[in-house]
Amino acid sequence: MTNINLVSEYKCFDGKLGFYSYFSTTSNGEMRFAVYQPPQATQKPVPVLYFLSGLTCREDNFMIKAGAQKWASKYGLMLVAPDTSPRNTGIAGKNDQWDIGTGAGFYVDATEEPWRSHFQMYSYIIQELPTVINTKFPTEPNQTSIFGHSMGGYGGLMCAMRNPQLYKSVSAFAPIVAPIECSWGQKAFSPYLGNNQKTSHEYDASQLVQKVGYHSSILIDQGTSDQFLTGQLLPNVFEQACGKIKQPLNFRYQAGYDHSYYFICTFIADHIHHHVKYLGLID
Ligand SMILES: N[C@@H](CCC(=O)N[C@@H](CS)C(=O)NCC(=O)O)C(=O)O
Repeated sequence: MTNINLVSEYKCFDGKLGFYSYFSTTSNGEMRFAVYQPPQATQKPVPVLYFLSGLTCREDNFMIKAGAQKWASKYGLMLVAPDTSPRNTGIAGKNDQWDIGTGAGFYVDATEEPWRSHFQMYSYIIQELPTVINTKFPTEPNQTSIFGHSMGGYGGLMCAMRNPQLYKSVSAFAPIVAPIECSWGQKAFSPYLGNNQKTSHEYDASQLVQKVGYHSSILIDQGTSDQFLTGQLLPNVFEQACGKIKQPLNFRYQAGYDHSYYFICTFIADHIHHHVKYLGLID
């Protein structure tokens, strides 16, 4: 059985926030993640909400800045925040740019050298990490949802649509909804996935939703003063794709908000509320 190492632990809203590391077979190296266990978890298994972070983030950004623990404690929800890529892989050039390589795994399973021996973030998020979490923590394994920000907002949408049976609900802050159409996505997909159009489309939220839809309403918040809005995030592409298939979507433009965690912490309570409803914690 996998051994996980506790790096540090803090009491928080009567629950426990822990940072962990372990050897990941999927990533072929050390991976780190953070878990917030609400106080209810000492008495009974609880549902789990995964948060996937954006470019340059580690496992701690969300836990430090989003202010989600207060609500997770109230409702009895476990929060899990993985790192955004493997680190210390030995891959040449892995740290040279902030939007590819370390901190920029894009939640895909790389098929190309030199990335593919470590950068398997899709399988890591949907298979290995939940197995570790469900083995080591008091979870209700069938009560799981996912959300995220920017690259992680895209990752959450994509993982949920490809695995509707695994996730009861999905939401996103300022997601990169059409990675195949923006330069962040193109820059990463080409070295990770080669030029296989079919594979790229299977990782593109706007392509996916038209093909498979999603079983519950999707909540998205997007700041109107987000510096990446028109160049990278392309929300209208996803809105149009959802419109075509009548996918229930609650897309909220939030006036004056940017791309930062100041935006995320403003609306975090609404997102937690969205998920706890689908996870059966409230009516
Ligand atoms: N480094 C980039 C920005 C990267 C960025 O905005 N990252 C977002 C996710 S896409 C983030 O969450 N950063 C970490 C933080 O704010 O804690 C730049 O210089 O433009």
